[in-house]
Amino acid sequence: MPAEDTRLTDAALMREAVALARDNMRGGGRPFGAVVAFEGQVVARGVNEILASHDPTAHAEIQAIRHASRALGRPRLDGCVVYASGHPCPMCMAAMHMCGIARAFYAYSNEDGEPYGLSTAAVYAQMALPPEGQSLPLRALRPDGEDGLYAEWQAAGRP
Ligand SMILES: Nc1nc2[nH]cnc2c(=O)[nH]1
Repeated sequence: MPAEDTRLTDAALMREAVALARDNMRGGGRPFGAVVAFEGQVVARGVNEILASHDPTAHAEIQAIRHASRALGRPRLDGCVVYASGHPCPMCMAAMHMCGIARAFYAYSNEDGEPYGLSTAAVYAQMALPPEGQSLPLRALRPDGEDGLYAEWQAAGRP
């Protein structure tokens, strides 16, 4: 007999992300939840913890990525899929790109969030501008005599 396929569907995994968001909200947190899955199995879950942890980076997706990375014992999540209750912000999208997430889904759009102050469209708009046009100026500033940090890292053969 062929082995039973125990993979959860995209819809089921997203339902879990939204349930996490709702539980977090009802417990006093912000209404965001996320699930990281691999081949239809939950690797880790996360909820927005910015209020409880005083950590502005503790978005649901970042928390789920952190927990997934710890659960797998490695900093890369190649092939994993993220199910996010809300449209991920640029920080979370960057984190997903950088750790190898293959695909991501969201349930509530930035348009859905806009009337409630839960949209990150304004941050996307800033990120789309050239650095010199952004409201947060980013400029190179290398101390005199500073050189070779990266070459030293490479020479040390560090991962
Ligand atoms: N998708 C998403 N959007 C947010 N905007 C503010 N916090 C969050 C979060 O945790 N997830």
